[in-house]
Amino acid sequence: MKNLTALSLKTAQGLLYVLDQTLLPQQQRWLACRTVAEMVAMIKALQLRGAPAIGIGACLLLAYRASVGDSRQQLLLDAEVLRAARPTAVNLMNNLDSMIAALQQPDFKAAAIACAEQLFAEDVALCQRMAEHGAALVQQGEQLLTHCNTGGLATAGVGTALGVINLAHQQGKNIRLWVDETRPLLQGGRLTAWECQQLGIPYQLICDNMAAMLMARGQVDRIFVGSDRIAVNGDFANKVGTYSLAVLAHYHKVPFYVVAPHTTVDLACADGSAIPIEQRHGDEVRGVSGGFGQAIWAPQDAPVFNPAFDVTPAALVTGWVLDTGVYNQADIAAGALQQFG
Ligand SMILES: CSC[C@H]1O[C@H](OP(=O)(O)O)[C@H](O)[C@@H]1O
Repeated sequence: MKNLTALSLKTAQGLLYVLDQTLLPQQQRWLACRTVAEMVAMIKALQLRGAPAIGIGACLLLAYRASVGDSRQQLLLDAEVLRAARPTAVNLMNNLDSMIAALQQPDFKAAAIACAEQLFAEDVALCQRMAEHGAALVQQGEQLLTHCNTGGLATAGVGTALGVINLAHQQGKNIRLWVDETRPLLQGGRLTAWECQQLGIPYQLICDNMAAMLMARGQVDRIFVGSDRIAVNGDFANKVGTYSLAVLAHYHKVPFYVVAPHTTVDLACADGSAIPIEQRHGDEVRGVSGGFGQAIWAPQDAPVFNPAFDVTPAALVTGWVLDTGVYNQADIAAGALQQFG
C-alpha cells in the first residue's frame, strides 16, 4: 500500500495509523490500527470520526488485512462488522460497497489495496472541488458560522464546510468565523478550534446556545455545515444542533449551506425520516468523557437522550454545496440529487 498522509489518517510501510481525535487539542497521538476490532473501537469512540474519514479509514484497514493475507471470505465478513460501527455516516456504507466489489476480483488483495488508495485520492479531489464551489459564495469581510468539525480531521482532504471556509480565508476574503463548540463531544471547541489555529483562520469559539444572539445582532452573514447523509429530497443529517441552527438561520434570514461530497447522497432515503440516527451513551451528556478528560456533573443515574445527529429539512437550506456544484431549492425540487448515490 502507498504511503498516504491525511490529517487524521496515514499509512507508512504498509501500516495504517489513526490520529486519536479524543486527545486533541492537548495531545497528538498516532495509533497503529491492525485489526477490525481496533478500527471498530476507534470509530465507536470517535478516535476516528467524520463521515468521509470513517469510510476511508475502514477501507484502508481492510486493504491492510488483505495485504497480510486474510481470505476474501474473512474480508467480506469484516466489511459487515465495520458497516455497523456507526449507522448514520453513509460514506462508510458507500465506501464499503466499493471495497466489497473490489474483493470480488480474482486478485482481491491487489484490488482491495487499489480500491482504498482510490477512495483516499478521490476524497482529496472531492474536498478541493467543494471548497472551490463554496468559497465562491463568500463575500469580502463576511462573518461565517459553522457547527461541529468538518475539516481535514473529518476527511482525507481539506474538509467539507471548513474546507470552504479555509479557502475563502486563503483567497483573502477577510472572513471571521464563529465556531460552535458543539455539545456534547465538543468537536467544534476541540477540533475545529485546533484546525483554525493550524490554518490561521480568525475565529471565536461560542457555546451552541449563543448563535441565536449573534444572528439577532446581525453578526452572522453565512453558515456552512457538513453532513453525514443527504436524502433525495435534500433533507440531511448532521451533528445534533444543526437543525436548531437552521431554524434560527431561517428566522434571521441568514444564508444556510450544507457542504458534502456527492457520495453523501443516499438514494435509498427519499426524505430525512429514512435516515438512521445514532443514539450514543448517556455519559457523554452527563458530563465530558474521553481522552481529553473525565468529569461527570449530572447525577450518575440521570436519564439521558443523546442522539448524535439530527435532520434538517430541505426547506431550511439555502444551498447544497457539493463537489459537482451548488444547488438551490429549485434544483433540488427538480430532482438534482437523483443523479448521485
Ligand atoms: C465531513 S463530515 C463531518 C461530520 O461528521 C461529524 O459527526 P461525528 O463527529 O460524530 O463523526 C459531524 O456530523 C460533521 O458534520
